Amino acid sequence: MSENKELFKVEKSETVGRYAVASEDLKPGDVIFSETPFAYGPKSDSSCLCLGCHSPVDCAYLCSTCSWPVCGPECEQLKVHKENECQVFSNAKVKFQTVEDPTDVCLQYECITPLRMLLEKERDPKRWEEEISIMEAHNEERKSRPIWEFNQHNIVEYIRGPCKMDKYSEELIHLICGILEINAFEARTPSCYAIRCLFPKLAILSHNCVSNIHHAVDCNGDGELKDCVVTVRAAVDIPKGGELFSSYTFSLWPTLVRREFLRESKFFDCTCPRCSSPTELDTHMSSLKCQRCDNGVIISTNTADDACEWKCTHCDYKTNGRAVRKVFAAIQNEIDQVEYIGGPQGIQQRETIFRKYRSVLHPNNSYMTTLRSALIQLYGKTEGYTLEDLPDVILERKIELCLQLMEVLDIIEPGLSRIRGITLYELHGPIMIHARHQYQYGAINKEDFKAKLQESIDTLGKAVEILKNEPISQPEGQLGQMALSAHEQLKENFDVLVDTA
Ligand SMILES: C[S@@+](CC[C@H](N)C(=O)[O-])C[C@H]1O[C@@H](n2cnc3c(N)ncnc32)[C@H](O)[C@@H]1O
Repeated sequence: MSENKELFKVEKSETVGRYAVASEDLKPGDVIFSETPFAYGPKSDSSCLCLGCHSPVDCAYLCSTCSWPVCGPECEQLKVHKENECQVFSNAKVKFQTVEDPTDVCLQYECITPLRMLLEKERDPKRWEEEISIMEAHNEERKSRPIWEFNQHNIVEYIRGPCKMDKYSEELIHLICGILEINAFEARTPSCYAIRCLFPKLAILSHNCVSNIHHAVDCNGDGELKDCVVTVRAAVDIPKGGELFSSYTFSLWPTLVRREFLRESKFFDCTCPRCSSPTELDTHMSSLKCQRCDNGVIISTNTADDACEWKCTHCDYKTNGRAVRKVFAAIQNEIDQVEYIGGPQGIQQRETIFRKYRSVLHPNNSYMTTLRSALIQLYGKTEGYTLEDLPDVILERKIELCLQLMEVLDIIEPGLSRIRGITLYELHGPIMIHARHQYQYGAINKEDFKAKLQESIDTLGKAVEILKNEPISQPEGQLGQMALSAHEQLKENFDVLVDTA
């Protein structure tokens, strides 16, 4: 395989428009392409952030040229701000209006990324013409949605009016808004703040609820396009001619929720194998337990119709998709209420919701899986719940949660997926500590202890294989570095660990 050769080609179909296929057999980890964004900046509904490095700000410091919020003198010099909206705002004397709470959504930021797109179009007309102007914007459908009026008021009229940029037509600005909404990907700044980036090649990939690629954005916050590069790798084996798929939704959501999101925001009905499977490829992420009989699970009778009948697999109990959607919304709401609660209270509240729905939902249902994923992050890291503090029963709980999550992830996030890497990392620690306790109490012999220790090291090794692809600018990349050195040390000190246990 030659260096820097792109390993995909673009094809077209009536149903999806452009899409990408592998031009060679690909192995997990093969780099398919990397690219810089055409533009990047605040997402829609952003709160106040620095227009240089995109970290949240309290709006106390304003750029000395345009008077919009930045962190300080260094950030106001960053190219992404200085050569974009800073010039427009200072020429047109558009001042930032003071806000009461900088952490609230600030509509003044809606225009920033579209404005950067317009300016980049001037600077790089060739790339605009060849890679951006041909993107899907779904403007015909979007015209009848509330978002159109919202954009008209907050972006189109703002740019053409106060920003004095009426040389850009309303149509062009709406096209840019549509292109961003349909094609932009989220990235995180080093301060972990979510921004959006328009990557022209990545945006060609069609959606599938089981992606076969892994993409990682190395966003350094240095204010240059080249400092925000995406690298796309094969996550699994992909044969030559096989389609490349990214996922536009959260993989832990159930089918009804994923399909609704894709219909509302990307304007298509997903018919991928996962959406077309009543059992979600046997994961049962959408299934409920039957309350009428002991063994049945309730599943959809027609995955192409979100309002269809849902039936028990064992008895004659029936309900419908609308009722199931309501149940899911209520549970999601309960989970959202505890989203920001950490510490022992966060653990207890999630375990309470988990217990509450254990008799209602299939053990692998999306919401049980979501709770598992959150609990895994809390057990072993919270005060009073650090790995060394955990009694065996809780170590066993963490191991069980990780293994159950992995069972689902192996199907919906196969191969080199970030969440698999993180879960494997979380699994290796409790396996090791639990085995040490067991050995110390005499519950297992030396050979069994050595086997468990090896299992923990191998699990960590698998985590390293995945997380080594994450950029160091991101928390997962830093975790990958930590995992790598821990893996090296554990391998080196295996005998000492056994002798001193
Ligand atoms: C990010 S773009 C993908 C590139 C697009 N096909 C093009 O020609 O520019 C997303 C749009 O592609 C189409 N699309 C992507 N995946 C699809 C799928 N699985 N089924 C149907 N349409 C899909 C939809 O129109 C969607 O809004």
